[in-house]
Amino acid sequence: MNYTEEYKRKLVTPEEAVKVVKSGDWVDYGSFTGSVVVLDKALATRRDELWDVKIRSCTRFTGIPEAAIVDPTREHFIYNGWQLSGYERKLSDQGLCSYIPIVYYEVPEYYRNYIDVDVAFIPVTPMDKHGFFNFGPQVSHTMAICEKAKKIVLEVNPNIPRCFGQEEAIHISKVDYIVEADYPIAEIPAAKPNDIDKKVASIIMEQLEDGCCLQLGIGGMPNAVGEMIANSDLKDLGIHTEMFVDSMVDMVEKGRVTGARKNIDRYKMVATFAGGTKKTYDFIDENPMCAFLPVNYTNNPNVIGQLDNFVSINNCIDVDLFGQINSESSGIRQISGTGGSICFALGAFQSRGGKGFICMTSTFSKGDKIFSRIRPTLEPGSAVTIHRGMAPSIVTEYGIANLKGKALWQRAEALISIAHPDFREELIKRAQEMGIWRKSNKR
Ligand SMILES: CC(=O)SCCNC(=O)CCNC(=O)[C@H](O)C(C)(C)COP(=O)(O)OP(=O)(O)OC[C@H]1O[C@@H](n2cnc3c(N)ncnc32)[C@H](O)[C@@H]1OP(=O)(O)O
Ligand SMILES: CCCC(=O)O
Repeated sequence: MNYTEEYKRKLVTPEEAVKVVKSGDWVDYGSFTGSVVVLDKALATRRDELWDVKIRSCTRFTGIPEAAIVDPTREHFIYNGWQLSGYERKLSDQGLCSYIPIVYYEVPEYYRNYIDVDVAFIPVTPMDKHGFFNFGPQVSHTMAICEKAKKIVLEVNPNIPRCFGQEEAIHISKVDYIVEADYPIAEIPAAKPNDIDKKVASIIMEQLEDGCCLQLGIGGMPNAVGEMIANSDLKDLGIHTEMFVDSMVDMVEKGRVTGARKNIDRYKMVATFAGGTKKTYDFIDENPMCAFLPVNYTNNPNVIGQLDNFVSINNCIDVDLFGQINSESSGIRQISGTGGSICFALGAFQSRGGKGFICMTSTFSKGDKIFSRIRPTLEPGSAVTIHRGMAPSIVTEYGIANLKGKALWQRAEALISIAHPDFREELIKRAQEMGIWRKSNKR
């Protein structure tokens, strides 16, 4: 069947397409490198004729959304995010972006069972000969958005890599309007690891074995580990992750990854979205080694738990002496989001031979002040991203603290032993005051 006529019939200008939005609507923008650009700009120009339009996106890597900044009153456009990127963090600091709490693997079901979508704006590749538009590397919850939307508008961009997987493409028959765009895919280069990052990474490296299956989270630290893995002599690694990143391409090119020992999805590198540089986007384009699958599969702890020797490596902001992990805020300042941190903490625990790591530098500097990331209690308002009972191993440049099965005084002891030495005396004093320190404790 030839879909060219249907394509021509549905093709409109961005200005024409955004007329589909009405006051009071919920509009979804897509996620990550696939959060719309051209449609956002066109919608922003309608500010004065629209009221109470709620916009939702997720970790938008494609720049500051125009609709959020044209309306500082938030009477016309109210921008919301499932997780904040650096752009959205800046908006949130100005009161122009509201975080929506999640457990990431549940998000498709939020769409299917709990929330409304009036209009879905989704970036896609050009149509193939079968009439399908591929979502690129943001499979995540995109199909669930489309299933729920009353109207679907596609932003076709030839620069989006075509990613194989499941729930990865939409047929033209389901689409209301098409607009065409041509902008480069947002690149998210990894921060260069410093010596302390490398020390933390080297501690995790000692825990890895041939054949293990890896997940690397967002942030500088997991990337430092990824680089080290690529340059190691580990063999037959598998990848089952949420975010596909540059260091995974290096791992393949250096012969570390085969996927041959995975219990499920053998030989496939499984992810739900990607965030890297052109190197990653070229690698994942039409690559049968990669499978981009919906997040209710990739991040489901019951799926992760089927993979033996699963190793999860994620970052955090700070941890308290009780083992509560905050990966997303500084007091009430929202920094990012819960994302997949709970999913992978639970999944790694369920995996036979699995290991979960939350890694961080022992200190954090703000201006000329240095703070310990291991704190007596979390700052008031900080989110408990990972409940203390679920806490996996915490890693700093001073070692690993395994918290599973440990009483509060044992946790305090283990965590203080990996805190920066300059903060240990004060932490012991606070642990004593809180009644979670024993006299016999070592440091
Ligand atoms: C894709 C996946 O990740 S899979 C599953 C895991 N998912 C998650 O863990 C989600 C939550 N985690 C995250 O978002 C990240 O790992 C983070 C935010 C914890 C770390 O990411 P990084 O990119 O390395 O953080 P970075 O060091 O650049 O800091 C980000 C911001 O937090 C601030 N910050 C970091 N640590 C602290 C701290 N201890 N106290 C106060 N603010 C802090 C930084 O100043 C920066 O703010 P700015 O942009 O205004 O300068
Ligand atoms: C939306 C989730 C991204 C993350 O886990 O960081």
